This record gives sequence, C-alpha cells and structure tokens, in this order.
Amino acid sequence: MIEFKHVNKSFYHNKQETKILKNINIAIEDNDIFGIIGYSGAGKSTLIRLINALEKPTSGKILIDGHDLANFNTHEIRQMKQKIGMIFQGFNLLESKTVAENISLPLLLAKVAKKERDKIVDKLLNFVDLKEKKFAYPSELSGGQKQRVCIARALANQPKILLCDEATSALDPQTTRAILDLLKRINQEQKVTIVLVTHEMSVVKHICNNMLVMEKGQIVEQGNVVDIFQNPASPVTRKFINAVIYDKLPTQILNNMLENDITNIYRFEFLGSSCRHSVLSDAILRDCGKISINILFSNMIDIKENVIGYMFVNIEGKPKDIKDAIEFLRNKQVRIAKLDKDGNYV
Ligand SMILES: Nc1ncnc2c1ncn2[C@@H]1O[C@H](COP(=O)(O)OP(=O)(O)OP(=O)(O)O)[C@@H](O)[C@H]1O
Repeated sequence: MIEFKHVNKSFYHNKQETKILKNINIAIEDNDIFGIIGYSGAGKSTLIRLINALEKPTSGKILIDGHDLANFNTHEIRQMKQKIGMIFQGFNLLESKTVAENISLPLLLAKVAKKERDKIVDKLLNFVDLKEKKFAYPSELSGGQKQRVCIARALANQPKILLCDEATSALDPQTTRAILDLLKRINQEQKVTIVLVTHEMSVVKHICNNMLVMEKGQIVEQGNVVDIFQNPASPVTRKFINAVIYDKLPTQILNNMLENDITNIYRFEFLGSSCRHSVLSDAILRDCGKISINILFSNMIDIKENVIGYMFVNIEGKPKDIKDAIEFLRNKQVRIAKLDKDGNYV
C-alpha cells in the first residue's frame, strides 16, 4: 500500500519558497490501477516522483507498505527503488544500446548473473511482444515499440509498483490503447500496483479503478472512477469528463432547435440501471401517446460495465403530461435537467 499523509512539497529558488504540493493525503491499495489527472503544472509529476524517492517531501509522511520512506537508509532506498519501476513520456532509452541491452540494464545494476539476465530479457521481450527487435536500436523503433521496451525494462526487477508518468501522451490513440491494455495485463497477471499520471480522462476511463484530480498542487477530488464519472464534484473534474463525454447539446443542433422555436429541451442523464431498461418507450407508452419525445443527440460511454451517458430530447405535450412523464423517468433513476434561457441545464 502507498500512503501519503499530509504531504507538502516546496521548491526553493533564491531562498524564495514555491509550494508545489499542498496537504496531499492518498491511500493506494495493492494491485490497484490508480490515476492522477490534472492540467499542466498541477504537480502530478512531482507527486509521483515522491513515491520512488526521486523527490523528498518538505513535510508529511510517505509510507510504502507501512514503512516511512524518511526512515530508510541508502541501502534500503536502493532496494525499495528496485521494487518500483517507472516509465515516462520521453522513453529515456539509451540510444547506443540495443533493445536487449536496455532491458538488461537494471539487472546489470542489480548484479544478476549473465545467464539469468539473458533468460529474463528473453521472457520480457516475449511478454511485450518484441522478440524480433531484440538486437534493434531505439532509433529503429516506433514510439509504441519504444514504450514497450521501457515497460520491459521497468519490469526487469519484478517490481511491486509501476509508476507511469504520461507514458502514452506521445502516442497515437491506437498505440495508446495497446500500451494501456499491456499495463492492464501487467496489473492482472503480475499483480503490480500501477500509479499513472495523465492529463487525458480517456486514459483514466480505460484502465483506472481509482483516481484523484489535482489542481494547483491540491487534490480537488478522489475516489472510485465510476463514482467520479457519475458525480463529479469539482468544476475541473467536470471539464476533464467533458473531454470524453459531452454534457451539453452541440451548438449547431441547439441553434437549429432555437431557430425553429423548439425550446422544450431536456437533458436526460443515464446512470447504471437506468441504461439497461427501455425507460423512454415506457414513459411514452404509459402516457398513451400524450407526449412525444424527440431524441436530438445522445452520448454514451461504458466504464467497467457501467453505462453512463446523456441524451438530449425535445418533449412536446401538455405541461401536466410532460411533468408526469418527467416524474416517472426520475423514479426510474434518470436524472433530468431542462435547458434554461441562459443555456444552462437546471
Ligand atoms: N525541480 C524543480 N524546481 C523548481 N520548480 C519545479 C521543479 N520541478 C517542478 N517544478 C514546478 O512545480 C510545478 C509542478 O510541476 P509538475 O511537473 O509536478 O507538474 P505536472 O502536473 O506534472 O505538469 P506537466 O503535466 O506539465 O508535466 C510547476 O510549476 C513546475 O515548474
């Protein structure tokens, strides 16, 4: 387990203090895939670098499996670092070494015998599906292949924790997905805890179980990914979620509606069970056609077998019938908001 207790981190320049992390409290369970999301400069990299002692906290405690990192001597820090692998956006491969030599490096540092090293490297090359690139140099690899080499290198010492700092930010969406799937496999098959820094909610959505959102050195929200997608508490979280699931009617459709004097526009928010039932047709059938529901736009995603999404509709009918239908749908766990004159859903 990785725990942060009231952690603060400042950098000093000309005796001037800049507070980078403020009162950070986190508990990451073993075998979790934990996402840290925030905009540039929020302090994500500094936070993740505290876990493997690349940075030291200014105050507060960081505990790995209950042991305070501050109490570790140099030897213990070295041992602990061997059990924490790290991968970066910039790959950090040695250009003058082959793929096999790059992967072998941590084993060499850990004084593993050559025969054993070769065996481990072959196994890792197999695992990351790069057998045929064993003797290639980094310059001969694509971005996705380079990141696979980095992953193999990070796994060489059989780490318990893998830190990923924007590991997919330089990759195209398809390669990103393949790398994320590989990380998921590492987590499931090798029981490695993964802590992942990103500025992309699609990455968090794809593999994380738990997450935190950072803004200006502070945690503004943390918890289960599905819960946070369903009930984002902070504006910055909502902005991140909007990048993967848009909670407003696209302007073009809205303008088209308004030009045609269609104003009875509602946003239906479907969560969990409400998605699995035919609630809309139930509402229409129940009222024997007294109302009509015209779907304008729909936007659904699935996260860990939960479907979350928005549907924008125009409802026509007598005010009382519309009110009844809305009440019926609300009882079926559909969250409903109406578009007001200012363009807000209330
Ligand atoms: N060694 C350092 N000395 C001084 N300031 C630093 C140092 N490292 C980071 N900072 C500052 O700390 C702040 C947070 O940086 P950090 O890299 O942790 O943010 P981030 O959320 O990872 O951003 P990005 O997504 O752009 O990498 C920034 O303002 C940065 O300039």
